[in-house]
Amino acid sequence: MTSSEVSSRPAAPSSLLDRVRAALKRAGVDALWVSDPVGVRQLTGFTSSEDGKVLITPQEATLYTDARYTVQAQEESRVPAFIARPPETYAHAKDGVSGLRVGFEATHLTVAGLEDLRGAWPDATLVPLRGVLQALRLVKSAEEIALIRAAQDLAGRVFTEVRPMIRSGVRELDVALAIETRLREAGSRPSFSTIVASGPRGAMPHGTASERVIGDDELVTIDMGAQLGGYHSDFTRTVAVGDPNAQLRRIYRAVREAEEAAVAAVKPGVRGADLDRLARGILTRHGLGEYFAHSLGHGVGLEVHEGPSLRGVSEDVLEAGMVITIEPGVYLPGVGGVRIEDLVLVTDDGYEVLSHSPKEDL
Ligand SMILES: CSCC[C@H](N)C(=O)N1CCC[C@H]1C(=O)O
Repeated sequence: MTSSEVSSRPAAPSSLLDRVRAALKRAGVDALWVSDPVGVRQLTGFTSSEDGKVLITPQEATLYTDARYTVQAQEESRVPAFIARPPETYAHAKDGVSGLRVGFEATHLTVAGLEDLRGAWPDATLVPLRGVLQALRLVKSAEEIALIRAAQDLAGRVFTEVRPMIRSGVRELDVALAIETRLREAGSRPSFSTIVASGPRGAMPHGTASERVIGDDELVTIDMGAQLGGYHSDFTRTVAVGDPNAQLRRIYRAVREAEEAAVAAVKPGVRGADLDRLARGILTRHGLGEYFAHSLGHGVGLEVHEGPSLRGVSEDVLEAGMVITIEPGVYLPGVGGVRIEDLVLVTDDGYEVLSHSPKEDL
């Protein structure tokens, strides 16, 4: 079989394609070639988006995938699918892009992919773009918020079930395995490799679970998330095993103070950078600012890390409907670390915390 059209499910909500086309116009292009799998899923609903591409022109939107996905594309895609592999894919699109300025995602299309497009579409002008689709994902719809909320509720339930096994003598890997197995049993999957960082490993912000055996009187950082319908959740708790020493307790209390103050300041109109500064200022007053090794947080949605950014240099301003993390941490090499993270929905008059798992009183 060479190539063929397959019919599609009801058209994508015209508002999304309209919004994309308006954004393209603002960016000075006529069309968009989408190679980022997250963008493919955003635009079409096609879940095997690693093996899909999308072309949006002023008149049409087409999903390109191959014959392994004929049935799946028919079942899932909200735009018509064309079943082919390159170079047929490019040949099919050639006439539609002739004479157009076609944007592509500079952060995803490979150099080889760009060379292929240039060769196949000599009459199109290819224009690198950044963040066009991401900008349209910043504010979530009610349906998206429901999926993120459900993903977070599931992650919270799994954390509660697994919490009793976080004790001295248990390997970090076995805690992660218990979490990830339960997520899969519930029809979900982990948002990312579960972080279980005990004792001195707590100084690694991305300390994914290792073979280390949790010891007595340690802190253990668990950072986990569930994915449902393509949407992620993300939250962190640092828990005490036994009786951690005074230094670890002091760090824990400082991080909790910074985290809760930043959450309480969330509301529309606030800048991500201001929240970062607020939390960093509290940690600095506790003499710990230099050990807060990353930004305060990020948006969560189809990607676990997306906009808005809560970095010190971010110009992003919070709006109702954004879902963000607030996750200050302190990391002391050779000693350990603490991170506390909540998943937070920005509401019209402030915020709603979506992660309800209890925090330690240390
Ligand atoms: C590998 S995904 C990590 C998820 C986590 N909650 C997270 O976003 N972070 C942990 C350290 C800081 C922050 C990050 O920027 O990665």
